[in-house]
Amino acid sequence: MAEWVNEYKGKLVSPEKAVSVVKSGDWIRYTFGVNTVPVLDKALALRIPELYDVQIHAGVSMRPHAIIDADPKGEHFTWNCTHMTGIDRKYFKMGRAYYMPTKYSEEPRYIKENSIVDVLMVQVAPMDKHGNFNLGPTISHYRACADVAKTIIVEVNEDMPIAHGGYGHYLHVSEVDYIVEGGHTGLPQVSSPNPTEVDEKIASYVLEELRDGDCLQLGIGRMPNALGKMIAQSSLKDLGVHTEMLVDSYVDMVEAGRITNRRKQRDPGRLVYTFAAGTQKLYDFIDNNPQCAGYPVDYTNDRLIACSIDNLVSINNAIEIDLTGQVCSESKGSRMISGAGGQLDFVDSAYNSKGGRSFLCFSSVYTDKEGNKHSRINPLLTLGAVVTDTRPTVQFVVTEYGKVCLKGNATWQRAEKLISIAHPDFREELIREAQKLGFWRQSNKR
Ligand SMILES: CC(=O)SCCNC(=O)CCNC(=O)[C@H](O)C(C)(C)COP(=O)(O)OP(=O)(O)OC[C@H]1O[C@@H](n2cnc3c(N)ncnc32)[C@H](O)[C@@H]1OP(=O)(O)O
Ligand SMILES: CCCC(=O)O
Repeated sequence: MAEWVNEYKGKLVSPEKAVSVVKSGDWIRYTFGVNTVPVLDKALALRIPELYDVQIHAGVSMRPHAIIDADPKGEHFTWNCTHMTGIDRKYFKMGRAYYMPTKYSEEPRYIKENSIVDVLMVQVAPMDKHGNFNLGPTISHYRACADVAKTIIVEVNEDMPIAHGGYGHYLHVSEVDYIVEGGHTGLPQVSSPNPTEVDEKIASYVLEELRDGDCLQLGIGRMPNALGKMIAQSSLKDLGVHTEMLVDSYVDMVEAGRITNRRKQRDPGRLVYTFAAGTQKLYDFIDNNPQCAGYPVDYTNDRLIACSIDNLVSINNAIEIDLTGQVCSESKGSRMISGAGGQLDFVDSAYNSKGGRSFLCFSSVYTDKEGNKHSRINPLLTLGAVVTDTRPTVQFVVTEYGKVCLKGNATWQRAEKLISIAHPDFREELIREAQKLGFWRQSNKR
């Protein structure tokens, strides 16, 4: 213990001293999600007059970043983002952020083979008696970053929960270059609204397909979280969890006795995830809880690992789908909304798991700020839309009007099925467009 304490003291510096290692042209990795580095970020923003062309690699922003706010013209820092939240979207709109197309399971490999990490700035929990800094809610790809980073700076947050893990969920003091004590910087609280009537209807269709012993993956956004809350109120038993993102509704499901992880072939008894974002209820649940296991993303999202768990069920949200089943879950046309994350990883893995199933769930319409309704089921995707899930990968599609399975179906069958779950106000127009595009069966008299 004394040895690690001495090493800690030798590496402890002020935030200003730590960020003085940054040079113009450097690539810096900030942690993403709830454990970003607010203290280092503020110190780095003070160096704006002397730094140019510094590339920040991060995303899933849950708090604003001083380096962006202090550099409105983007002359000094560029924000490169693997997954956007409302904050990142604001930077994108200002012309300050760029999206980095990512298949999340592969991110540790991109870091090792295709990226430069001059400086890693990562927020951690206080050092334990063995010299370890726990990564708390965001394990993701930070082991890979640490393996290649030229300089590692940790920002200690006294409020960070201690995550149990499989591996890759801590950094050791011996590999760190600088330590900055951030004090009590808290964790962003990400709450999710209560399920709407539409969510409840969609959940009822998914619930019909769930069985005791299923292993769940819920995606990002309001809808999957709402479904989790509905599952908590169901009578399902012995569910397991092998997911990318952990959200509050998993705590609801555990507390309601739905999740035991007893029947999982891999990591039995443990709820497996790679990052968590929610409210204090979730952070308290993770803290020192051996029922939870945080793993790097190339474990959680790896197709061979995930599909080796029987009855894996993935439940994710989407922005729009075309009549042949191509799904866009990350942009509106060329305007990025979020990112691919691990959606395709899990859509594919769930289908390939023995007894597994994948569900893409969305409301039939999107209502814009002026109150106009837009169908999410469209003849073609909006020009510029990103295909997150190619059409052969898509299995169940669910709206508040029903649930259809697209696997093994011809384009005319897909069009028929998807129109049957579109909002009634758009069905006639969809049929007319399907006819023009050659997706409508000739023998269907209309
Ligand atoms: C982190 C992970 O990867 S977990 C594993 C699975 N991964 C994924 O599923 C990744 C892809 N999926 C996603 O990113 C999300 O599930 C989404 C974007 C589909 C839905 O997320 P939510 O947070 O529920 O979206 P929400 O309904 O709040 O909409 C987000 C924004 O998109 C806008 N938007 C949504 N649909 C549309 C649409 N059809 N047209 C225009 N804008 C739209 C909303 O207005 C909102 O914009 P604003 O906040 O700037 O006003
Ligand atoms: C949530 C996805 C994060 C990433 O792709 O880096």
